Amino acid sequence: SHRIRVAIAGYGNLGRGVEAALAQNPDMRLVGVFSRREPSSVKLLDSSTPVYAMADIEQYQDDVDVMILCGGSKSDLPEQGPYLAKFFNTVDSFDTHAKVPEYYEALDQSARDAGRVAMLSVGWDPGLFSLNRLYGEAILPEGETYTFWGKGLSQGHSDAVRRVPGVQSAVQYTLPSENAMARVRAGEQPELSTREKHTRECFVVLAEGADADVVRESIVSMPDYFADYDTVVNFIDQETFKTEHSSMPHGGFVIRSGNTGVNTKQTIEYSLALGSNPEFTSSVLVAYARAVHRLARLNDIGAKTVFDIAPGLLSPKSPAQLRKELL
Ligand SMILES: NC(=O)C1=CN([C@@H]2O[C@H](COP(=O)(O)OP(=O)(O)OC[C@H]3O[C@@H](n4cnc5c(N)ncnc54)[C@H](OP(=O)(O)O)[C@@H]3O)[C@@H](O)[C@H]2O)C=CC1
Ligand SMILES: N[C@@H](C[C@H]1CC(C(=O)O)=NO1)C(=O)O
Repeated sequence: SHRIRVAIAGYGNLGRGVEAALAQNPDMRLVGVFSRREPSSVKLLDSSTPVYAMADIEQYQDDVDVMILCGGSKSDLPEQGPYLAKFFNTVDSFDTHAKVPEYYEALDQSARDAGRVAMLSVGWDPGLFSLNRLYGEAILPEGETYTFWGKGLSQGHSDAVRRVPGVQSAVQYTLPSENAMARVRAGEQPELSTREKHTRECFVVLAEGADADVVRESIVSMPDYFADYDTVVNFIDQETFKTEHSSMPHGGFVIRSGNTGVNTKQTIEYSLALGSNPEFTSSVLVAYARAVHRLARLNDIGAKTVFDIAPGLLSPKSPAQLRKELL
């Protein structure tokens, strides 16, 4: 059977990560990258792969089995997702949790009208952590679920800060509360507000002439991203930014602390330790691109989340091989 033809829409940290991840999956091949920038200015890891202008993307709908959308969730995907789902089977990492229901409906409309598949919110959170929150509740109905991230770089929050007028460069680190994590691990099943679990810290390089107080206020009050957290904003120069904030480690864990029987303590913990947040997220996107291709061939169309995907569809191994090797 032919290799799955994959393309990338939007070439940033995620786009680069998808390019690298595809090279690790021999049943797939990268047929092209689409960018809103001048194609000749976009430098890929493998310069032999063509870069096309986003404006021309509709012309390639018959050359691509799955389009992996690597735009920012704050302002790229809300427009690109529903649009591209009309022409391609798509996968994206949409992570503005508060807006998932409306984004799902928009994708579902486009995908069903086109007879295609559109997978949203694939990655680790949302994505693999979402699956583990579901497993925890379904398996241990009596209990509490906790999600902690970091200390590490959130790409969604960093992208959101980069979109603030007056910001030239920016990264955002998420810091989990040590006290909150200790209480959860001790099995206390505490009630914890959003603010009690994490704080956020940004490092920003201001654009020429921008007002630091105005930029800080725009960040700390930003709905869905910062408003519910205590956030520190540090202003640094470009040189410091480049030397001190170029790596993107992250990680975290999902804990289900529950009880069975009369009062038997049970704990499920799933954790990630990521040397590169974008490269890991991209590896998840590529595995789900395989599932999207298979669902499209089965004509199982419309919007899908990780909750809708049988795990076997992710694997290049046949069901018989999986039963033999991994069960
Ligand atoms: N679900 C999950 O677990 C995760 C989700 N994510 C999501 O992935 C999204 C993308 O993250 P990330 O790749 O870090 O975002 P980037 O800021 O690196 O890229 C976003 C877009 O910006 C454009 N761009 C990239 N580099 C440049 C540049 N040098 N100059 C001008 N434009 C540029 C690209 O579009 P173009 O090529 O068209 O110019 C790109 O698609 C995040 O917003 C987040 O929501 C990330 C990690 C985990
Ligand atoms: N979507 C996140 C992935 C994880 C990280 C995170 C956070 O630090 O707030 N929330 O979810 C990202 O863009 O990195």
